[in-house]
Amino acid sequence: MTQGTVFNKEEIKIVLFEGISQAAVEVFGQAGYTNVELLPKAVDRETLLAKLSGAHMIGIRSRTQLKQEILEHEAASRLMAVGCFCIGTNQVNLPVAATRGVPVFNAPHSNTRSVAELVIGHTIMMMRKVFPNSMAAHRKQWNKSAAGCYEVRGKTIGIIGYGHIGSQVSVLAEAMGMKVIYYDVLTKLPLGNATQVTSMQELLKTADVVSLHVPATPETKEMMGAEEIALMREGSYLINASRGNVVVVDALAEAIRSEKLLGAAVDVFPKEPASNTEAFESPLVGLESVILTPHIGGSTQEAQRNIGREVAGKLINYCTHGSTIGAVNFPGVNLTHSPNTIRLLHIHHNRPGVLQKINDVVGDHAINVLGQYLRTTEDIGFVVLDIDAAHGREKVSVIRDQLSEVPGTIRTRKLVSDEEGDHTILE
Ligand SMILES: NC(=O)C1=CN([C@@H]2O[C@H](COP(=O)(O)OP(=O)(O)OC[C@H]3O[C@@H](n4cnc5c(N)ncnc54)[C@H](O)[C@@H]3O)[C@@H](O)[C@H]2O)C=CC1
Ligand SMILES: O=C(O)C(=O)COP(=O)(O)O
Repeated sequence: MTQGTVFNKEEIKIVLFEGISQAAVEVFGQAGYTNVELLPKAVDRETLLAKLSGAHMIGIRSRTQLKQEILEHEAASRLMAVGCFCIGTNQVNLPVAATRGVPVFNAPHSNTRSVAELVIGHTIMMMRKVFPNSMAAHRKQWNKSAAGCYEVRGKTIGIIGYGHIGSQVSVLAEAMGMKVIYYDVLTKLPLGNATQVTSMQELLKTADVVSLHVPATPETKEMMGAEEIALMREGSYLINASRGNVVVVDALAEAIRSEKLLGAAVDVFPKEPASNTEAFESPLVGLESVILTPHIGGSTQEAQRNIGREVAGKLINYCTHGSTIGAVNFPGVNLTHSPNTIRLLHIHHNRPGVLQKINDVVGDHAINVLGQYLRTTEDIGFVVLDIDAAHGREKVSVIRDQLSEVPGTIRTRKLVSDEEGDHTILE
C-alpha cells in the first residue's frame, strides 16, 4: 500500500519567480505556507529546472516559459499547481500541464486598469509628441511647436479586443471626448456610446488611433501585418500593449519610417529580454515617434499587490482544499472546508468508462461518502470524494491505491482534514 509522502503546510515548497509581490508571500504565510522562495527575476533554463526540483507550486509572470519539455522534465515531477501572477497564460503549455494533472491559475482582472491607464497615457503622449520633445529638452534643445501635435478630443479610437482591458480603455477614452469603435470576434456589450464594428478592416479604415487588446492565440498571431497597417488612415497611430507577436514589428517600423503612421506606442515585443540586465533589441529602436515601454502595462504597485493576493489565494485553495476555481486549463470545482473527512482527488483523462471504474472501486468498500463532486473539460475529468475520516487513513489509502490503478488516471491526491475542516496534510 502506498501511504504517499506526508507534507505539512510548512513543508510545501513554493517558488515564486520574476519579482512577484511580497503580498503573495504574506498571504501564503497567513495560511501556514511558510516555505516560500521569492526570486527577483526570470531565470535561465538550468536555474529554472534546479528551482523546480522538489517544488510543489510555482509562481511566474509573463517571461518564464513553461514549455512541454520543462513540464515533462523529471525536475517538475512534484509540481502540483502553477500560478501565473498576470493575465496572459500563453507562456505555459496549458494542455500539457493539464495532462500532467497540474492546474494553472491566473489573475484575470487585477492589472487591467493599470494597462488601460497606460494606454490612455500613451495616446496623449504620442499625439503631442511628448517623448521626442522631452528627449530633445534633456539634450538642452527647445522644440516649442504645434506642428504634428493634436488633441485627443474628437478623435476616433479603434479598440481591437473589447475584453477586460479594451472595454476600460473605451470608458476612459470616451471620458476624454474620444469617439470609440471596437472590433471583437464576439458580440460585446458596448459601454457608453462605443460602437461595435463588424470587421477589423472597417475599424482600421476609420480609426485615428488603433489599440490592440487581444490575447496571444494562433488567430491573433501577426494579425497586424503590412496589409492591415496599409488599411489604416494616413497619419494615424498604433498602440500595442497586448502581446508582441500580434504585430509584425518590421512592418510597423516601415510604416513609421514612411510616415504612413505618425506614431506608435509599443509595450510588448516578440522577443523580450529575460531580465533587466539583458539588452533590448527591436527594429523599432531609434524611431523617435515610437514610444517604447518595457512590458510595464501591468507593472504598478496596486496591480502587483492585488495579483499577489489573488493568485496566492487560488493556489492555497487548491493545495488546502483541492479547489480548482479560477484554473484556466482544468475543470472548476469549488471546494471549501469539510471537517473530519479524508478528501481524495482523482484527476483523469476524460474518456468513457473511467467514472464507472471509480464508482466500482468506491462501491467495493463499505464506506460513508460525505460528498462527491465531478467536473470535466473536454480532455480532463476531476472527481473529488469526501470520505468519513472515521474509516481511518489506512482504509482510504487502500481506496486511493485502487483508484490510482484505474486506466486513464493522471494523478491522485489525498487530503486529510483536521477538526476545523482544514486539509492540512498532503499525502
Ligand atoms: N502589457 C501588459 O503588461 C499586459 C498585457 N496583457 C495582454 O492583454 C490581453 C488582453 O487582456 P484582457 O482584456 O484582460 O483579456 P480578455 O480576455 O478580457 O479580452 C480579450 C478580448 O479579445 C477578443 N478576441 C480574441 N481573439 C480575437 C480576435 N482574433 N480578434 C478580435 N478580438 C479577439 C476576445 O473575444 C476578448 O473580448 C491579455 O491576453 C494579455 O496578453 C494583459 C495584462 C498586462
Ligand atoms: O498580465 C499579463 O498578461 C502581462 O502581460 C503582464 O505581465 P508581467 O506580469 O508584467 O510580466
